[in-house]
Amino acid sequence: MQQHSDADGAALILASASPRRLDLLRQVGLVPAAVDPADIDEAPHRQELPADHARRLAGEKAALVAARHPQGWILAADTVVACGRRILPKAEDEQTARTCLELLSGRRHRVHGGVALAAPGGKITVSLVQTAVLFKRLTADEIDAYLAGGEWRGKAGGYAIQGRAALFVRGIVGSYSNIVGLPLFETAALLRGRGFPLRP
Ligand SMILES: Cc1cn([C@H]2C[C@H](O)[C@@H](COP(=O)(O)OP(=O)(O)OP(=O)(O)O)O2)c(=O)[nH]c1=O
Repeated sequence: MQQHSDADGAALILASASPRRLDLLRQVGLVPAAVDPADIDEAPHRQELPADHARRLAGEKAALVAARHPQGWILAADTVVACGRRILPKAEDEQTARTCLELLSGRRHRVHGGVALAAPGGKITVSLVQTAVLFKRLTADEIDAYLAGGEWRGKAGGYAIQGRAALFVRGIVGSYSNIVGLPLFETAALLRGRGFPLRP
């Protein structure tokens, strides 16, 4: 697959350590010339709403990496799982994942995906995509078995819809790829809208 750059040779750079985001871009034939993750403080501000949090973090990741590649096209994203105004953590330990799953069980929640694009020169555009997700009611055994599988590690809200947690999801309204980590339709629109050449 060809790596993506614009007519002036400015490269597309993915500012993310998430292998899911790279896979999603590849799925639609967009191969970044480089991957340069942004390490930022992802703690929510006091009273910060989930949508604002997702937008802010995506923008901060893009800005940080754009400073390292002023002539590149920098794509960054942030995925936030929230129950109403409550932002769920990215699960790094089993207890956190368990708390998330118990909260999500039998309920509808929202995945807020912030996507930010820094164009050559540094101007940043951010968009937000929201997907509603309805979980079945989970039994204690289902939660235990899921936790034993380890797929929750590093995932916002303690689950990965692209894995076994697909069995927990009764339905979604909105973008599937947004839940996995990068809303593809809207990302393409963002790139096209800023003048990045996308082949049909
Ligand atoms: C809800 C959900 C999240 N996730 C993942 C996507 C993201 O990788 C992660 C949310 O964390 P993010 O902070 O958005 O991303 P990241 O830390 O993995 O990578 P980076 O900040 O470098 O871009 O959760 C899934 O893979 N599947 C899912 O169903």
